[in-house]
Amino acid sequence: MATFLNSFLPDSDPQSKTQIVGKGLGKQTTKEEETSPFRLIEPEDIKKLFKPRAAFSYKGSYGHALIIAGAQQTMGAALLTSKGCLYAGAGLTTTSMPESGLTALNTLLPEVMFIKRKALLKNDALTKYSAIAIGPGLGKGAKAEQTLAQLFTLKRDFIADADALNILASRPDLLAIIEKHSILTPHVKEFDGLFGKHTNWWDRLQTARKKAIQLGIVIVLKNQYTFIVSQRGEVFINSTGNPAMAQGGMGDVLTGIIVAYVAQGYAAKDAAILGCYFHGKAGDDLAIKSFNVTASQVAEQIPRTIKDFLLS
Ligand SMILES: NC(=O)C1=CN([C@@H]2O[C@H](COP(=O)(O)OP(=O)(O)OC[C@H]3O[C@@H](n4cnc5c(N)ncnc54)[C@H](O)[C@@H]3O)[C@@H](O)[C@H]2O)[C@@H](O)CC1
Ligand SMILES: Nc1ncnc2c1ncn2[C@@H]1O[C@H](COP(=O)(O)OP(=O)(O)O)[C@@H](O)[C@H]1O
Repeated sequence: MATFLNSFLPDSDPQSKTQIVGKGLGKQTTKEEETSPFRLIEPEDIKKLFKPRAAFSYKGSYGHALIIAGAQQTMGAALLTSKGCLYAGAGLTTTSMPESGLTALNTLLPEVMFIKRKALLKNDALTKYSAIAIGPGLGKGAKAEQTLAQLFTLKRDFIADADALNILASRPDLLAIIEKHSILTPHVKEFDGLFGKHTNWWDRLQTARKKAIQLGIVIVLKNQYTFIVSQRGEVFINSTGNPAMAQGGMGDVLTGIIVAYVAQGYAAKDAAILGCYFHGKAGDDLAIKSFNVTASQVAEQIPRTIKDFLLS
């Protein structure tokens, strides 16, 4: 039986009721499914995409992720992003947060290293990092905007979330020079801030496809069903996750997981698909025995969820 797009949207409109969603990322059984840009991610797709840990591998085999996050009032966002990255298996994680958060970082996540904000802007400072995430709890003030603007001139692809998206919304000049293969992870309000107000999800998805193609980036449009929009305008629908996860900091952990996968060598689209799938699946596994789940719990659950998933 055919599946239609409206099943994955919180609102209804005439077009999405007629849009067929293909099952899985591979070859489809009907012509309508094959030509549809909408695909539902299946567990088999994840099993094909996900690479096992290789014999004789070491920390250098799994990349070095850099996280630029946190401000005085939102230091927790930097910690949660770092935690997501650590638990999703980056070989090394370095976090650039205000120095006043250093004791908390060393106490809670001693595996994670620290770098001062100013040090990031020195010549070639970013070259040793295989993936960079920016934005959770960064703040929207002049200092945060200046950091983002300076980093954008360094011609690196970024995973941009939260306040980085809010800053980009007011700086279309920066958005216009975003490096190809960057990943934006907006929730609905951040998306509309970036690309204009939309009155329904069908229109929002059309804009996401247009912008992802135009800028050559991946857009992760977060919701109960998250849409991962590729540089070619394909829309991959993630169906893991549940309302027990509706708590602050959950998106920060997702950003940490995605940067960990980019650091491990996955292409932007694949890192986003794997990240959303395991983030939601970890929440689903926890929700079996828990009414609500915290962002920290989701991060800690990731390695167990992956192990169980690979054995299933
Ligand atoms: N422990 C921490 O330090 C935390 C820091 N956080 C950070 O704090 C900063 C600001 O967070 P705010 O909560 O002020 O801003 P948000 O951008 O999360 O929210 C702005 C507004 O949008 C609404 N909104 C968000 N998602 C929505 C959805 N799916 N549907 C409808 N409305 C939605 C919110 O209710 C709010 O009114 C961000 O950088 C964020 O990363 C948060 O992640 C929470 C935890
Ligand atoms: N009802 C839900 N079902 C599935 N996933 C959810 C639900 N509520 C929240 N999430 C997930 O939690 C994350 C919330 O991200 P975001 O809004 O950026 O939170 P924050 O800014 O607090 O970190 C997204 O990945 C979203 O898909």
